[in-house]
Amino acid sequence: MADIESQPVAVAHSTEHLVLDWDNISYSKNNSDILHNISGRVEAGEMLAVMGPSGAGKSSILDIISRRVQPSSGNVCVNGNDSPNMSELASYVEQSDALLGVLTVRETIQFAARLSLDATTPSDVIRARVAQTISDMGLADVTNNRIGNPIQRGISGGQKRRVTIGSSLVTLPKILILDEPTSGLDSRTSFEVISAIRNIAHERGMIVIASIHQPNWDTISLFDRLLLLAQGRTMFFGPLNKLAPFLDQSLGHPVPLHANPTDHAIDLVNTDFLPDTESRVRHVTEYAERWASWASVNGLGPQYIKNESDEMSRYSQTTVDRPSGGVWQGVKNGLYRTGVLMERNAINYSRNLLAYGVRAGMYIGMGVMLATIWVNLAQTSDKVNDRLSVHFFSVAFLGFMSVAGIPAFLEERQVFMRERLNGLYGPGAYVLANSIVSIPYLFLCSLLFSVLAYWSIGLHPGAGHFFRFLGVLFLAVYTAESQCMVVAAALPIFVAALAIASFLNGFWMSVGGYFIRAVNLPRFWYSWAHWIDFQTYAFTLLTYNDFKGLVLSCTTLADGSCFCDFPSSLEQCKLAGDDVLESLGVGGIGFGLYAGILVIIALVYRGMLYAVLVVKRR
Ligand SMILES: Nc1ncnc2c1ncn2[C@@H]1O[C@H](COP(=O)(O)OP(=O)(O)OP(=O)(O)O)[C@@H](O)[C@H]1O
Repeated sequence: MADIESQPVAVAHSTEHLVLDWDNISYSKNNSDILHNISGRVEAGEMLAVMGPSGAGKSSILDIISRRVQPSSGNVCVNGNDSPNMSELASYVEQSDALLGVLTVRETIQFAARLSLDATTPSDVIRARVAQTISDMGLADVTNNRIGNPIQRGISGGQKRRVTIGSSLVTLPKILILDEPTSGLDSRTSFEVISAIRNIAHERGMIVIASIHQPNWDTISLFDRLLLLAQGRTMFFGPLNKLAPFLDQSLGHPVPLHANPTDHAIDLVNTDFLPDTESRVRHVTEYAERWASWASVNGLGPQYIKNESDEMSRYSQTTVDRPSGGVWQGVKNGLYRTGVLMERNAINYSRNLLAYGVRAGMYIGMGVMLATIWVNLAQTSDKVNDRLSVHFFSVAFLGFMSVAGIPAFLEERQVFMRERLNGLYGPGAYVLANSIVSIPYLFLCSLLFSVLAYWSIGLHPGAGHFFRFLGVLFLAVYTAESQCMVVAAALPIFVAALAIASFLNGFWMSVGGYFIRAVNLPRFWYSWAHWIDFQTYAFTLLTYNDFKGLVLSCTTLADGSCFCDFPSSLEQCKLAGDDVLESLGVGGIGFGLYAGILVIIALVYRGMLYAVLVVKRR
């Protein structure tokens, strides 16, 4: 059994002495009281374990300390400042591991390091820090292994946990908050990981707060203080070596020989199996009162938590946020992070066979399908509707297939949320990087489809027409993709996002002017929906590109007369493509204007994506 006497903390490289305290925190949600008057304090270089039975409020207090959740009452202060910028100061390791499956262990930790550093940090410094973190987390054997995804098995669950912790540690936060860091780890690995965190905490003066489930005594002994909760109330707060005396002297339950004191304490405060609510509340209230009176008699009451008020005033109002370095430095770092994110996205796109390879395959399949079903369309007036359906199909169905990108976006979104809440970068850098990196991929998909379909179908001959077709199709696919991302950003549940994005695509198809000519749409839909529909512009542009300047043959009937499917201005049983455009009511459109509107709609969706990500914090 390790020595549980509290040891002086050596803070070797700390530049500023942080004191984090929380005072009388209460928190209610949906009419249920989750936390009652929780106070505590932890200083630079110290480690605090938060323990308690399931549902005790451990995650809730961590959320409040990290300022991700606002308490109903009470304050969280850093060096006396009651509105510290925790996303700058703290890194939060959540219970779930949000990682990109196609990256290797080293890449994951390396990107986290690069995203947290200045643009000027030398690469050998980054490499050394990443190597040290990998070694601290015991991941040296799997450095080059991929994290893994549904089609490619990767590292184990416990290794993923350590990659997540390493991704936070490598950013050298001043406060590290961990929710269940040891879940999925065996006892030896738990001990090594917490030891490594403790060494860094002591070396760098980092504050560590971790909720922890059933650690063995060697591991829990690595912590300096313990906060024990039950039903949102404090059952114990102080140095670990005071726990056993409290259980014995105040509760009358000495720790049995060879038992783990924290296991014993949790058993004592666990009320889950008491017969009714009244006895559960009575039990916890009584223990909370016993703790309060024992704590004040033994010097662990409010005065211990506040710890010499003159010390506090010495630190009060000390600036602890990172220096901003001015506007120019901010812009430089923002651009640097955007570049790093672009690099990471590009790797994700190129390796994520499930999300991107399968989707590219679907575009190829669509191209082959159109090329073989609408094969070699004659330039005749009776094929005008077949041509129109090619344009409609290309825009609507290629756009529709953007829903296949939702799962990959949701994976990326989770990583973004974690990194953003930990202050690595903001929605601007993320949206910019994503908007740029998706261009080549979506262009390639549009190109594959166009090359396969355009010539086989026999659309308007000439390279210029082909490239305009490709350009419009790319804009349509890009806009549809942007729309899907807005939906999935706002509603990050796959099935729900899929349903809404599909509904929107169906709606845009209905008002785009193909099934019902635009002029025949009911006024209500025509007056707004038709004009904000990206498919309106894309379909019209493809139609215009195909028919403008084309001459089609009409049908010569048995009696020698001529039948054209559209009113014709030409002699000799011919139909001008321009006549078709006039009949459709789009003869006078400006190609550049419509293409410009399509670009604007895509940019509006990207702006909406940014706005949604600014507002959504989870
Ligand atoms: N948004 C919410 N609305 C209603 N109740 C909530 C909400 N969030 C948490 N709770 C309740 O608050 C209590 C504490 O939850 P919390 O997740 O903080 O517990 P925990 O100690 O971390 O549990 P576990 O160890 O099982 O993860 C639980 O009873 C939970 O059901």
